[in-house]
Amino acid sequence: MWILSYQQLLDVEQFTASQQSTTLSQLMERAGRACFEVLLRNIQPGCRVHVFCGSGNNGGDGLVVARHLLENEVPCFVYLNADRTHCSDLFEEQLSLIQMDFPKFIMKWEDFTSEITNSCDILVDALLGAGCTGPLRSGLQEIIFLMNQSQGIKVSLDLPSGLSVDAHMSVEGIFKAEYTLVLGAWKRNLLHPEYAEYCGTLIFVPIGLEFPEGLRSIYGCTVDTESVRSIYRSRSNFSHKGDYGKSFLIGGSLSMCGALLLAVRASLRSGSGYTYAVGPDECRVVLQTAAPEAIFLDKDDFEADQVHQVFGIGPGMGTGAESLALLRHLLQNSCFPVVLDADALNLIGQNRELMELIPPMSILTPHPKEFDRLFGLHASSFARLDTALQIAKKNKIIVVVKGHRTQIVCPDGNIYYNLSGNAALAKAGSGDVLTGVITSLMAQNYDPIQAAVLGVWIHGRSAELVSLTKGIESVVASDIIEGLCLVYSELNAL
Ligand SMILES: NC(=O)C1=CN([C@@H]2O[C@H](COP(=O)(O)OP(=O)(O)OC[C@H]3O[C@@H](n4cnc5c(N)ncnc54)[C@H](O)[C@@H]3O)[C@@H](O)[C@H]2O)[C@@H](O)CC1
Ligand SMILES: Nc1ncnc2c1ncn2[C@@H]1O[C@H](COP(=O)(O)OP(=O)(O)O)[C@@H](O)[C@H]1O
Ligand SMILES: [K+]
Repeated sequence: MWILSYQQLLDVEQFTASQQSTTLSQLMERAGRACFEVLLRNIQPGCRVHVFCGSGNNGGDGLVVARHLLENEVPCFVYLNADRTHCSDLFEEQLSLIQMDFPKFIMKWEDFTSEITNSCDILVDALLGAGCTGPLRSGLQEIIFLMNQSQGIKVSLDLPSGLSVDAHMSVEGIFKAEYTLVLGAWKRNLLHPEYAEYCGTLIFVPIGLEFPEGLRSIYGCTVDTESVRSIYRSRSNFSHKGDYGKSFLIGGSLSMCGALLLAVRASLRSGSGYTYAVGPDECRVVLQTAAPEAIFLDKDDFEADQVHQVFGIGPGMGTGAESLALLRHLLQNSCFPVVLDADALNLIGQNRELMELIPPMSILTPHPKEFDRLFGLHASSFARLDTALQIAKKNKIIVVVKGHRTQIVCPDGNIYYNLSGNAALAKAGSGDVLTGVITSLMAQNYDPIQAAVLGVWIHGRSAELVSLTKGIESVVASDIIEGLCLVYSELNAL
């Protein structure tokens, strides 16, 4: 799904209304109703809800939520700005509806005093949404300050008030949501770590928006079950191992056979017809014992003509002279794009001329520290993304900027934000698993962008599924490999 700018959100709203022969008012009813349903599913009986509305359409959504809560006999109070000189038409319309039936539950912002902050069970923030520009004004600082003091559960509609859709901004005084109900389309600032503590858990609420054919966004798009469904290819029962390619994982060293082993085992579980482990002789016994399905190749016996294969290189490889020579050889001679991770990236950071040798459409998978070692220190995830875009375009490569909401940055300027995954992946070895998965997908002839997008999503989804039984802290990289079975079962069933 495209990640939209404010203007695009307005255009999509208009487009949806005309496509569905509906009105913007009915769209607001749909959005507010959908948020109400999410709330109702999650609130305890007797819970008191306090809804804070601004005078724009975000406030209008808040009024729809409040009306439905009151109609369902959930105790609910609505707080409005006493100054209503600048209200949107849709807000006015919603206000007259709620005033008709529930006038005594409507208050002014000033009525929300510090004494009642602690009697709220749930606070719904509908002060400002996508229309927010610049720092907070018009008395919003004061009310948000009090709301942030409350012990109640804090839920924002669409965006935490004070956060813009896409502009970089100061977070001073903005609402600190525990949950954000994201309405109908993703907004870029919700997906970056800098604002994570203000957005809390993101819950996407579909509202049936339709996107015009040919719509593009400079902010890219998200990767979710829907997009994965269109990439994943199921296998024919008449197929054989020769149909699914050979995946070559290169890495390992005396103290880090494990990194190569993880990549190899992940490749085995990701579908390539053959998986080869290319490492030093010291890793042979470990590899052949722990991954008997893989074929071990001593890197000293690695033939020059093996360059006609799909390679993932780097996990546990070390940055010595031999590794450098092997990497240089591969980059110069590989017939296909390669997957570059860990020490392969560190070597490129130390020998910048290697950047120019990387075959087109190769995939680099740096975590933020590797990224900064490669391309210099960056002050924010936004700055890193800008650099990744420039590099991807200039060198015609794919940069996978790893982290929560990994971004897959492509030579055509498109950015894919992955939505799967959780903190179970914040452990050594997770990246090696990802290298194995992506290399295996490339060997199976997924094109490199598809392999990166599908691989990153599968990897994250595996973490989500294994965490359900093992708990986020206990999951280790080997569990992520085992979890691939669950993910493929899901994909097979799509
Ligand atoms: N675009 C869509 O597809 C849909 C949008 N909806 C809702 O509409 C919202 C956007 O509504 P609006 O465009 O009316 O915008 P908002 O409701 O976010 O803001 C409206 C007003 O706030 C004022 N404002 C802006 N920045 C401010 C600041 N820093 N301090 C104080 N006041 C400020 C402006 O004067 C503006 O008129 C979305 O977030 C969503 O909640 C939904 O109703 C349904 C579908
Ligand atoms: N909190 C998190 N949420 C989602 N994914 C995460 C999180 N932390 C780490 N990951 C993912 O786990 C992997 C870690 O890779 P990396 O740091 O290279 O690990 P290693 O080098 O130890 O194998 C990346 O794919 C990253 O996106
Ligand atoms: K809001």
